[in-house]
Order: sequence, then C-alpha cells, then structure tokens
Amino acid sequence: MSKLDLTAIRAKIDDVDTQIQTLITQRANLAKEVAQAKYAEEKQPNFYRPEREAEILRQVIQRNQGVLPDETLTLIFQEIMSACRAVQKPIVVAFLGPAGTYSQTAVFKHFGHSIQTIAAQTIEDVFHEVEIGNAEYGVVPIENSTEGGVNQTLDCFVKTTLKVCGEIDLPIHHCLLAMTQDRSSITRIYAHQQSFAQCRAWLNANMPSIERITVNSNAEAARRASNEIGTAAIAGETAAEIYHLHVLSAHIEDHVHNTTRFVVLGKQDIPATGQDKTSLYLSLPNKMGSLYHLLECFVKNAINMSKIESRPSRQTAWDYVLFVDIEGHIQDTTVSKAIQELQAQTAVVKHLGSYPRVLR
Ligand SMILES: O=C(O)C(=O)C[C@]1(C(=O)O)C=C[C@@H](O)C=C1
Repeated sequence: MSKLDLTAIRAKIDDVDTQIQTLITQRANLAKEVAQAKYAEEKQPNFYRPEREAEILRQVIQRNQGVLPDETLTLIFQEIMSACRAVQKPIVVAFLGPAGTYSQTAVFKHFGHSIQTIAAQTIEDVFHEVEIGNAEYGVVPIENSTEGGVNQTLDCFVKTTLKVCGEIDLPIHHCLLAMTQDRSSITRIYAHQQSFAQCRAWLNANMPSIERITVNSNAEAARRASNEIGTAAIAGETAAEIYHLHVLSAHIEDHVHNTTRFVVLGKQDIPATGQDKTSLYLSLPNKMGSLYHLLECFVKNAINMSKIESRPSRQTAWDYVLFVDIEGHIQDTTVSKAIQELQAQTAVVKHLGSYPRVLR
C-alpha cells in the first residue's frame, strides 16, 4: 500500500470518527431528554432499564452483518449506554471485592465503565449495601458450570426482599499467580473455595502437597500473595495486573467451558421483553408427590425449567428449599398460572424476579 493510500484511508477514518462522535453526543443529549421525561412521570425514577437495554442489544445483534463479532459490538453499545446513563445519573453498583475479582469484571461487562462501585467484603455485604440504599444494584455469583450453586448467595435469597433484575454470564479462566517466577518455591496457595474446586484436578496433579488456604475472594487471594513470600493465588489476569503478580500457569481450570453466572440485585420489577427468565424460591411440603406436582405445574403450562437446586431450609433438620429458574416472565399468563397452581400446593412460593435472559 502506498503512503498516499494510507493517508487517504486515514482521512476517511477521521471523517467516520467525526460522525461517530457527533452521533454519540446526539445520543447522550437524547438520554438527557429521556431523564427529563422520567422525572415528569416520577419523583425518583429508575434510570437503569434492563428491559430497554436488552432490547437495544438484541437489535444490535440482529443488525450485525459486518466484520465485527456480536460480542464486540455488544460491548461497544454497552459502554455507550453506560455513558448515556451516567449523563442522566451515575448509578452505584456493589460487588464482591476487592478490586480484581471476577465479580468486578461481571459488573463492568453488564453495566459498562461509567458507573460508581462499592467493593464489599462478603456476598452478604453486597446484599446489605443494596438493602440499605448505599448502592442501587449489586452483582453476586449464583452458579458455576463446573461447581454448581454458590451457597452463600442462595442462602441470602431466603431472607432478602431484593429482586433479581438481570443475569450475566462470564467465562472464568483461572491463573496461578505469585511474586516469584519459580513455582517450586511456593509453599501455600490462597483462593476462594469455588476456585479451589474448579481447579481441583490441576492442583492435585501439579501441586499435590502444597497447603491450600480458603479466603473470601480471588482478589483477596492475589492481595495476600503480593504481600507474602512463598505464596501463590488462584485468580484472573485482571488481579495479576492490579497486584503486580506473575502468571505462573494460565488456564488451570479443570473444564474449558468454565463459566460463572452472576445475578443483578435491585429493588425494581422489570417489565417483560419476550425473552425472559423467572427465578423462584419454593418450600415444598414434606409429603409424597410434592416434587412430582411441582414439575407437573410447569409441564402442564409448557414452561421450560432451566435450573433446580436444593438447599437445607435451616429452619428444621432435613427440611429443604428449592431454587428454580424457568423461562418466561411473571406477567406471562402461562407463568402466572403455573405459579398460582404451585401456590395452591406448596407452603411458600417467593418470586425472586423476572428479568431479560442473557444473550447466549
Ligand atoms: O430508554 C431509557 O429509558 C433510557 O434511559 C436510555 C438508555 C439508553 O442509553 O438507551 C439509558 C439507560 C437505560 O438503562 C436504558 C436506555
């Protein structure tokens, strides 16, 4: 390519950039108008509207016929919406900190970077920050494709009045991180219990006799490994950058498709989008056929169940509660009918939230 060609193409790029910038500014001004319209309707409106954001992102994917993958375009539009939201009012999101956790990555993936964040110390604290209004939303891990349900999160749902407003899928790739580059000098590994479980086979094969110490989060593990000689942490690459650690081994998770599903906690009910999910908490009477009748309510109403998980009720020994995810929205007639039928036969049915299904 001649120098002239390059100059000419760059001039075209400058031209396109000018148009993009003008259009983004135009969009941000429209978002300000939306804010005024919302204030005219309500005194304290919600500026974050997941149902509208899901609709915009689905349109982006539908329109896409170009060279950029759907995920790339989605990320760009998520950042644009994040910036437009911040023009209206910056939202505050709590997550399981410190900086560098997978939860923080999930927060930015979903809300973009134009937000304020609170790094909470535990999953319970994330719920608490939202409950007392320090944060408008919270992001917590709920299940992992290798290890199953995150019990601390499920247990918090028993007591909370918060709603699930959204879900986030995040592929998880673990690394072994340390100050040293010499793996043989490591005598202790820090990690979150879920990360130890997701890397069990790798650890047993590669570091069988090294002490394993469970901490509250992966980033906390990385922070400790950056302060203590002879220690390593299991965490992601973001934590390696933040805590200036070497990656001794990458991709140490036992399953290549290792993915964690996070949920967004909030106080608002989300309108239906046509592609939704509903999360329920159920307490079944301890009698014959209970589970059979539960399944029957969904099958009869042609509702697909995407998850069922049981946890001890913590009220009585050997008494269990169920966490169920179904396709559809509580406003869909089939879903509300199934829930009414369930209520007629189970002790407790708590609607944890209906929200847009993640794009998979
Ligand atoms: O449509 C709205 O309600 C808006 O506030 C605009 C907008 C956007 O940027 O498109 C911004 C924030 C909402 O979460 C959804 C969409």
